[in-house]
Amino acid sequence: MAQVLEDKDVDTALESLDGWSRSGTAISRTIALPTFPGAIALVSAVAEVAEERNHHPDIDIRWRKVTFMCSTHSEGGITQLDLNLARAINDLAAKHG
Ligand SMILES: C[C@H](O)[C@H](O)[C@H]1CNC2=NC(N)=NC(=O)C2=N1
Repeated sequence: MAQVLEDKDVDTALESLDGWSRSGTAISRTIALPTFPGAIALVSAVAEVAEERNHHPDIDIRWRKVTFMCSTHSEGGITQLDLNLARAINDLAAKHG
């Protein structure tokens, strides 16, 4: 199972994860889409990837702003699974932006 990462390793990884920052025991990013359906389309695309990986973000949807929060709940912190999911979310956001 993935281990909780050292703070310094998370900080290094965040340098190459555009828009993501530490939020307690998670990393998060808020993305603004052009429309509410566009926000839901991005959420749906992320849901597919999360389901494939069996690693799911917490998601807050407010009109066309979506906040993704990634943490490995079973480990109580940030693991490589979260960094990988954040990168996948950025790739999907680039397609949906
Ligand atoms: C039973 C299932 O494999 C687990 O509950 C998975 C599901 N998705 C998950 N997602 C996240 N972010 N953290 C987990 O610990 C986790 N565990």
